[in-house]
Amino acid sequence: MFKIFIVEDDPWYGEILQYHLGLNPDYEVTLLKTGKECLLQLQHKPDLVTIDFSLPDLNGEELFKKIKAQQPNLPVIVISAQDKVTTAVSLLKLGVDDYLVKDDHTKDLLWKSIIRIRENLSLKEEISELKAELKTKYDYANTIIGSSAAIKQVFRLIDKAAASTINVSITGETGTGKELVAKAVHYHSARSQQAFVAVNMAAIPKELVESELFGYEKGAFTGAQQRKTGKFEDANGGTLFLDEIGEMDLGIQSKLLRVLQEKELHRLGGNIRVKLDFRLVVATHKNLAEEVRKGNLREDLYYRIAGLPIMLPPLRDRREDILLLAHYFLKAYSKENKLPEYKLSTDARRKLLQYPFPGNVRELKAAVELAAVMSDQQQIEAADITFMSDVSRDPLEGKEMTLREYTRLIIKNYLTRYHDNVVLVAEKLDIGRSTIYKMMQKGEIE
Ligand SMILES: Nc1ncnc2c1ncn2[C@@H]1O[C@H](COP(=O)(O)OP(=O)(O)OP(=O)(O)O)[C@@H](O)[C@H]1O
Repeated sequence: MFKIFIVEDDPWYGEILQYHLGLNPDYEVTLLKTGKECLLQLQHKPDLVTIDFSLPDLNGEELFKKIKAQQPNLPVIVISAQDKVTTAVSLLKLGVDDYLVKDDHTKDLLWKSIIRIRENLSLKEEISELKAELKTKYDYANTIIGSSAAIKQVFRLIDKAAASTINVSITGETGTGKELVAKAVHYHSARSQQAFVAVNMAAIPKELVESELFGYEKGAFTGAQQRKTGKFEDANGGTLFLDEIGEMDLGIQSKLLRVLQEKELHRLGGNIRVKLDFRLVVATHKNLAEEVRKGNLREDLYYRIAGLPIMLPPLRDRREDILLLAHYFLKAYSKENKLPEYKLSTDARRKLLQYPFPGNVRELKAAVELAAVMSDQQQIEAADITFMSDVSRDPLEGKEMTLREYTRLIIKNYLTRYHDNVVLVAEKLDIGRSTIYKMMQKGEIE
């Protein structure tokens, strides 16, 4: 119920307003005759008060101030017999929510005014809920779940990184939470009010990387119809998160190095210098030192970006986090779907604990959410849990094959997985590209 107090000394007029507002079944309307009575009744927490400007004991302005002193957020509407602009203006300046003049239309205007005030109230509530949500979103103690020694060490490093401006390099297999950690560093640092700009180096076509990062001026190349700022510039004042940094080619690496050294850039096709000030956080599933040894990463860039290294171990190496995470994702799932909480049967727990999770936390999240969908009632059984990848099964079971047939099968599988990128597949399998090309020539793979 939305509680409304009408403070009005004219009983006839007061009853008209009370009757009219009472037509809305959501409203609980109380009629009070004096300012004093109103102040005494405030303990019953009304949601809105309308006051007559000229009450016998207190004038509208005095009563308004006293109400606000007790309940600063309570909306107040003043209803006055006199149509004086100066009074209206000074009351509105004081913070009165609306000023209405007593005439034939007052009750309709009041009706509309209350609706408008309620809309504003719910908007304010929504904003404060969103703010609270945003805060907990990046309050990493609530969002990065884990009690393993490894995760506790990660928390310590996030704190250290957040308290300084040092660059940060995060390594870990896919789905271990690298982006989550990058955000935690940003949202706990002094730069939290500025932008967090994430760029996935593996997702941008090679020929577009430079314009994405540096931006361009109008006419810099065909199709550059207007100036566009790049990601470096967008991150100014904040944090730039370069994900999959191991995929950056050598040409771009030297350009990035220059930007980091000079702390400025020119947009493509432009000669204005743009000053830069961002914290760089990079992430990769590769071993950066190893990439330097292989000649894939410039050594001088490596020293610039390595900064504070944070290593996220695979989930299979921190098994004590598995059930904690499973419960966390299930709880979030129930909340999102407005369902009661789920329980995991003993067998379901065992199944989760035995699985190696090649897709790490991301895979665990997907698996428990699917299990929740599949389960009957709120109890998840082992049979409800299916894993996306088949690694839990013995890959050698089934029909017998020669080593060459196995090789062919593995290469074919990798080519599909990496969209026929021979170079990448050769690298992943640690074989020469020629092995793949030869098999193609022989027609063993398409
Ligand atoms: N410790 C954790 N607590 C809660 N959620 C986690 C945790 N680690 C990862 N997640 C969740 O798992 C998913 C994958 O995390 P994230 O995207 O940060 O991984 P990533 O290492 O950046 O993956 P990729 O290398 O594939 O980009 C996200 O939904 C993230 O919220």
